Amino acid sequence: MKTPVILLACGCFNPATNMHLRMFEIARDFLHRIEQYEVIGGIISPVHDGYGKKELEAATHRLNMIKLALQGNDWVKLSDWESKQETWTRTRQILQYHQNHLNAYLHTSDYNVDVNEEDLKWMPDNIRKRCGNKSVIVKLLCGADLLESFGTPGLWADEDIEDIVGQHGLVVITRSDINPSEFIYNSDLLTKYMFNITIVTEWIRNEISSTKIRRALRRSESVKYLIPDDVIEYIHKHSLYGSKKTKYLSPNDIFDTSTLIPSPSDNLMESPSPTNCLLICNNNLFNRNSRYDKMSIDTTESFKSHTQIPTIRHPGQAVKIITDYEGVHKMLPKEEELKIKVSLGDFKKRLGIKQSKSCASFDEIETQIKQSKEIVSLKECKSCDENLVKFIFTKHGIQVISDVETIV
Ligand SMILES: Nc1ncnc2c1ncn2[C@@H]1O[C@H](COP(=O)(O)OP(=O)(O)OP(=O)(O)O)[C@@H](O)[C@H]1O
Ligand SMILES: NC(=O)c1ccc[n+]([C@@H]2O[C@H](COP(=O)(O)O)[C@@H](O)[C@H]2O)c1
Repeated sequence: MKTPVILLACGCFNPATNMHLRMFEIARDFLHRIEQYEVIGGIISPVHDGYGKKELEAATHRLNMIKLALQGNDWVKLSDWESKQETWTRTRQILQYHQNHLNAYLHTSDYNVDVNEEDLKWMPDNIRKRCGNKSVIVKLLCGADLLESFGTPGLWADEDIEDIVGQHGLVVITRSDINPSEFIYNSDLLTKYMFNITIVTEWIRNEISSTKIRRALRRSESVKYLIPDDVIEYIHKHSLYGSKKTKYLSPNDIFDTSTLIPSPSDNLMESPSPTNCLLICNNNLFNRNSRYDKMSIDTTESFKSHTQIPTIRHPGQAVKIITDYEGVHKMLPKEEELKIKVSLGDFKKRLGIKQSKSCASFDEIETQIKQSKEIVSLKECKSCDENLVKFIFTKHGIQVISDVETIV
């Protein structure tokens, strides 16, 4: 007769990864294959905030992420008991708590009387029907690194280890280059209870760890297919782990060009993959006297600080900028975009200068502009098109195209 077991995984789940979920699947497959146990449920018990591990996110967030990760999982459940305690609780007590409640639930007829339904959400569905009077054992499911931590001086009490492996049992999933069999062999205590320790080899080796996920998020690298999509969305929504949205562009995204670079697969991009294109009318934006090769526009950010470019633009979208009379660089409003193309003659007309009167010099036009209180004017610019400079931000640098030269 197979023994019914519930697999309980303790840990930080900071955040929950696909590998945390895979552990349950791998363990269940193995236990069923050896035909000794029937796995009737799984429990994830995230550690208390008081555990104080570096970069540990608040339990509320970790719990929410586990809930999202478990959507659609019909046999692994979340237990928030541990995280709701006053302080950090030893793993042995966590196993005992769940074991005691399970025993009482299955074998005490009036168990439900004083128990809050919320506190039993970790209980497998229909457990009474499925197990009848059989005893269910809660086993600790862990990776080989947790088993190895048993050997860290002062971390685990011997009586706790003895209780965990003796009363409950361990299911250990291999991880990295840790050899759990050798670790057990080196420990008298573990060797004594090795009948109750099941080592499951993960043949599809997988080095996902929460630490690596946090690192990738911090660096704005993609964590897709390593953690569930809903968890990724949650992390970005709450800006957890110093995450910014992935630096890769999604065609429909409106994004900040200062943090985003185009994905190699972004089909919006044309060679040489411009991320932003600026049409600059008027050389005042950068002093005409300084050579282009002396220009110090090293980042989009520093470029923006010179101008009043709004931060959100679409890839490849042209922005027209002119310098107003005070010398302030401005984005051209849509309706002004057409006007920028007008010739000097058109300008004079717009400013109320008689068509017949020709302006001999730029100074003359300036005087007229001042009088007319036009907001947008062209300074030092005989014909805007003449001085049009196009900046294309590429992943290789900034390409500058003007009427006189093109440099990258
Ligand atoms: N890739 C993996 N292979 C095997 N076991 C794993 C793996 N990732 C996590 N585990 C196990 O999952 C349980 C919970 O782990 P925990 O939340 O501490 O995750 P972690 O990824 O090891 O975290 P961190 O990188 O922050 O130390 C532990 O028993 C751990 O050994
Ligand atoms: N003495 C103990 O019961 C003991 C000691 C160290 C870690 N743990 C548990 O191990 C789990 C994993 O911890 P780490 O992420 O530090 O490896 C946590 O749930 C933690 O509470 C228990």
